[in-house]
Amino acid sequence: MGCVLGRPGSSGSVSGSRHEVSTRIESNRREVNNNASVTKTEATESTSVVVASAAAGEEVRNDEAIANHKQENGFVVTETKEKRSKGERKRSTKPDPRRSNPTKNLLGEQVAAGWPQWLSEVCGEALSGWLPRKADSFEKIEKIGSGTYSNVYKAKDSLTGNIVALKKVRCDIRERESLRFMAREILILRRLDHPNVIKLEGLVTSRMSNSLYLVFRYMHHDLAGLAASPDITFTEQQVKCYMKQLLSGLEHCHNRGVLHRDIKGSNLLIDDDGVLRIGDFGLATFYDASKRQEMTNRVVTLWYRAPELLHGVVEYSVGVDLWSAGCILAELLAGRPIMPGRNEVDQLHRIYSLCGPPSEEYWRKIRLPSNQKHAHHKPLPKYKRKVREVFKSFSPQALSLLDTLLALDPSDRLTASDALMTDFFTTEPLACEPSDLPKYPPTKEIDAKKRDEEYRRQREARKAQGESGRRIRPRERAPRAMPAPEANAENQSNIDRMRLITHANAKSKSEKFPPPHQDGSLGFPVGSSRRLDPSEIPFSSNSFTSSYSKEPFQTWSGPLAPIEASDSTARRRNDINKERRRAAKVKGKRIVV
Ligand SMILES: Nc1ncnc2c1ncn2[C@@H]1O[C@H](COP(=O)(O)OP(=O)(O)OP(=O)(O)O)[C@@H](O)[C@H]1O
Repeated sequence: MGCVLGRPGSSGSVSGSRHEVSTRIESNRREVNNNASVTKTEATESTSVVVASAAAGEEVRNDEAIANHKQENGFVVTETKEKRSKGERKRSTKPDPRRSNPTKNLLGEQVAAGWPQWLSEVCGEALSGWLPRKADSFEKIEKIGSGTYSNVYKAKDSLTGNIVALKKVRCDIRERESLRFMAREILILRRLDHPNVIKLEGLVTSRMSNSLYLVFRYMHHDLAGLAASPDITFTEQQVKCYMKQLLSGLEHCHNRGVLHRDIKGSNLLIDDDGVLRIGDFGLATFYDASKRQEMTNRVVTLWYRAPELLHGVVEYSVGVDLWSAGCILAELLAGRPIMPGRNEVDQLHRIYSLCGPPSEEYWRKIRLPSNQKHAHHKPLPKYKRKVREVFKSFSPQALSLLDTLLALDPSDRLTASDALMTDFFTTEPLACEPSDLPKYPPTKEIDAKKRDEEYRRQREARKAQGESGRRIRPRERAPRAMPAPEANAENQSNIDRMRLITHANAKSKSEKFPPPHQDGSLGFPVGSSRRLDPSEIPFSSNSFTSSYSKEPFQTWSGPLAPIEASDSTARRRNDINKERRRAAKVKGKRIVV
């Protein structure tokens, strides 16, 4: 971070003026049917959603927006009528956005309905309209993914026979902060309702543990897995189809006041009908474009992280998701991640090498926390914007869209709605329909990992027998977008959460969650496993060793911890302490995560 500085007359601006792009968008807007942003699949998914009171998230500030959505979208709001005796002062019914504070009545009703009290306390009205499902009404089939604080299982709903994905979030009810993060994810998911956004279908509580399961429709693939598959290359029509769905989903999130803050291939889930749904809202937050709001910049997987976040900005907006979308667009067309930085400084160098350095005007405009202003005073080597040169093989329309999404200045970046109106989506070849996409074999990130592990195992076996260890694979790709490092791990609350939940001092990812035999055996009802004492679960790093590199690197979906620090407890403690010192310096200024 220390090497960052704008130079006078630097060339970080987007080639092709924004005015030019806007004019084209305007003319496209006229031509494009209003429905362009919604994929035609399943408009049927419109079950009524309960607007959650701003019960849990610190960042929940826009009650007005919630109220509007009530009106606009026909959401059902559960109102609890309280009996008041004569003379008693009327209590405000407005929920306090900073506290869960469900009314006593609501709490009582929810507990009576079978919700655990701790969950009702943090999720408040987000639970209204739902009854808890019992864990033993689902049958685990297999583990299909794991993230920073969750394991994801394929399971069968015994009541409906549907195959679902169960995201098991471990909850330490003594740690209120960690519960608030989980609650925020639930609140956000309940606010969203769009074919290109994963839908939370229910919650399952387990009698045997403090785990909570989030129930989602089962998605067969993720874009990271598809992109990393040696046998898959995308045509431009297919890329347009995925990008259209991604941008439509983002448009919906942004219109509902939600920033995703972790757009990357492994969070873009795809079903067998080719429908893409944005998943994993664990880092998402509510925001209100009309209000000034400080948020943590320790978000987004490193390779997809916008420059303003790397510069330390704490007031940002939809641009952070659009930058990530730009990285995805280029990755799909180029067949490899475009800026696989090893750490924050390397990431910025890669950004400057491709996009040029920020202009003087950029530095004047951005607002940094006062303790970080000094960070940008060192001279930058000369860089020149090379987006059009590096990706000259892309079609002019793709290049033009990419160029504006990868604008260094977030105010030059297109919004999702504008991006959907660009020539990329309106000129031939048009995006194919999701249902026209090929049917792929299982290619989730976890499958790619399994493939890599199998390959490594075979190589080691050959080595042990004296054969040459190196054999060229059918098609060697760039290291998979090893899930960028730091977002969650750099995020103080997540560090704390992981530490608290796992009782610190842990070692490896495989240790982060109990092995399957301890974590609810497969083929048995969910929740039939014994309760695990948290002290049994050691801490972990998020890194693993790739088959063709000795360096540990991250999974695509993993959180972002600096690679060097990945399995050093001492370093992690240092990071935590550093982060605390940094936070202490920003005294008086509240930065929410
Ligand atoms: N609905 C779903 N259907 C199928 N697989 C899913 C579904 N949701 C999640 N997964 C799989 O589980 C993985 C982890 O899920 P998710 O990203 O939601 O967890 P997380 O703990 O927030 O992860 P991260 O640390 O990457 O942020 C995903 O990468 C995906 O492969």
